[in-house]
Amino acid sequence: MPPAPLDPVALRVAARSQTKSLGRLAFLIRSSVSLAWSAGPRPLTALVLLQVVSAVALGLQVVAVQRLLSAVLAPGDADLAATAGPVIVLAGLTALGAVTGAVQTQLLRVLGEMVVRTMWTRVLRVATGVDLRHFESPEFYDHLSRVQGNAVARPYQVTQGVLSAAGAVVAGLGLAVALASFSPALLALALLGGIPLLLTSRRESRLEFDFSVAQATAIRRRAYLVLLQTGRDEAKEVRAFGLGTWLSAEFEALYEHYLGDLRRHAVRRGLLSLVGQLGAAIVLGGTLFFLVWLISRGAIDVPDAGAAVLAIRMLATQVQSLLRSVQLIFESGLFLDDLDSFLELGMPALEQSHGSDAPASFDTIRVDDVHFSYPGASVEALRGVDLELRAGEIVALVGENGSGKSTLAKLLAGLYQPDGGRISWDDTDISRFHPASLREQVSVTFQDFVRYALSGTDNIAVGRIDRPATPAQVRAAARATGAEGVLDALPHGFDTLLSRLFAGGIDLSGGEWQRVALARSFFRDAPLVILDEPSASLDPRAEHALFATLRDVLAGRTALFISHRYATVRGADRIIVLDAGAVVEEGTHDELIEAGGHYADLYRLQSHTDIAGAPLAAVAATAGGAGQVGRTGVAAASHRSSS
Ligand SMILES: Nc1ncnc2c1ncn2[C@@H]1O[C@H](COP(=O)(O)OP(=O)(O)OP(=O)(O)O)[C@@H](O)[C@H]1O
Repeated sequence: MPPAPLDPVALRVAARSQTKSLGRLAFLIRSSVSLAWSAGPRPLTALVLLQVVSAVALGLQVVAVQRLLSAVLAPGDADLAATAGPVIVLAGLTALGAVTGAVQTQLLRVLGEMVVRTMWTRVLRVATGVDLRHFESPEFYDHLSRVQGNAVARPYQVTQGVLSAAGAVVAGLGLAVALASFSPALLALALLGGIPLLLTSRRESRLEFDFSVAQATAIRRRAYLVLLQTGRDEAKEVRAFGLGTWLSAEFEALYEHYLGDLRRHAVRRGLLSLVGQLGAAIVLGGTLFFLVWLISRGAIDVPDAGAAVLAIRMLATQVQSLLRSVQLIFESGLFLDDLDSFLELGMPALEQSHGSDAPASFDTIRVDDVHFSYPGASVEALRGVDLELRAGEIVALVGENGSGKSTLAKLLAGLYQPDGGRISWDDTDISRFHPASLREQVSVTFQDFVRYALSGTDNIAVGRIDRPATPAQVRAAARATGAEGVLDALPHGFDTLLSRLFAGGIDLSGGEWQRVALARSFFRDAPLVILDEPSASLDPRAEHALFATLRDVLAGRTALFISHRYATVRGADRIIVLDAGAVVEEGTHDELIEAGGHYADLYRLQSHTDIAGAPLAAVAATAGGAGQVGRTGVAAASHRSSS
């Protein structure tokens, strides 16, 4: 299934069309709180309680100040004893506020990590479960990068926003009651101060999301440049080709561009925030002038006025805090939509959980008129492929670079679905099988197999991760590919860590790694074994040993192997020749040589390749050239391999 289009412009438009309705606010709060609850119910409960405590403490401070001022300003000599109570209460409330604040900070930190862990688990489940086609799409990588860099932490931020909004509401209510008791008009004015902030915060949220969408590709590019300059595998080539300075200049230029964009974004956001704060300050000033006017008219006495000033100041802070929280919730909401749409990519994989289990064996696998194109490719990689694999056969798949061999292997392994035609196991279309159950019955070793930073044993045992591996089984698989001797010779034998990334690890040579990867494949013990260029890195002795024992090792399992080494191909039961995405020949080695077609051509070329120039002449001749040697021959050869 093709990836959902994730056009950044469409995303921005979708984000803009989201209204800031109360319904949406309620939805965002509900979903984030339920997520926080499922991630960490205890810290969440403690945080809510502490929020209420600190809000009540704030309201009580106004009452204490009013009592203190009344005692200090009482007619006659100041009664110091009467001030002691409010002073002690004020000091106690301040200390309480500080303590709850400190505890809340730590609790929020813990809860934040718990929520982020939950989100990572969901995101990684999608990343490892989505159809492989997504990994061909740059939009998918942009989406993944936005989710990794931003959206994963957003549910936590919404939870944080909800908690501080709830605290602001509780504290604000207490302060509002106190202020209204002095003058309801004062309360109305104090609340008015929130309106400018409300208006500007809306625009700020959109700016932030637009910036994040616009920067996703550049940020990913930057991360790639970092990898090129820091990756272990890349380090050799970067030095050998002297790319360090050039890569660093590219990185600088990209960062410079980003910083320019960031500065413009920060100025725009800062200006908006300034406008909102100025508006709020003007309203606050007006409120205080109104209070002074009330005092001058004797409508409010001095202790009440003092307490009212404090209440107005505190209420303004709470209103700001409430609006900031609501802004944070809405702003995060845009990212949460983005996160949701990413998580939905995993839905098709879940829907495919229906389907029957693939059988543990087959008599025949048939590929009928299979077509396949990679996303965005203008040319089909497979154009009506027909073939048959019979149980117990060893079949070789050959053809020039780009003829579709690896693609066909991926389709047979159930990693991609054909665009047209069908692949069936004993007349059952494999699309009817649960994809995971089909993959369980196939063992594939890719050209670019993974070199896990794990022990030798684990590097083989991951071939069948759902089955406990006994040392004897692992050793038997290693023996079949010549990996046993390699691993035994390491400092800790099979337990040696095969990576230089971590202390105590060692690395293997390319051919040694290939033996380990093949052992992984044999350990999987599946009825269909697919080997994509299994001996490309093996020395002649190891290659000979692998193929000399292959039939015994397979023990009746069916094998399809892809190879450019015709000396190994000739021993296969059958050879299938692909050219430009279609099967052009099929038969035994002798039959194909006899036929004198494409296979015979390729075989002859390989058998007569030497440095003296013969292959160029031969290639030029195959490509329809006049048999000239030299640059013309090279041009003809490269033209042919890229066609
Ligand atoms: N991930 C991809 N996205 C787009 N096109 C691809 C992708 N992988 C392969 N192709 C294209 O599909 C065609 C078949 O590629 P495939 O890897 O199957 O060839 P192959 O026969 O295995 O080649 P080789 O002998 O070089 O390994 C080629 O034209 C290739 O450019």
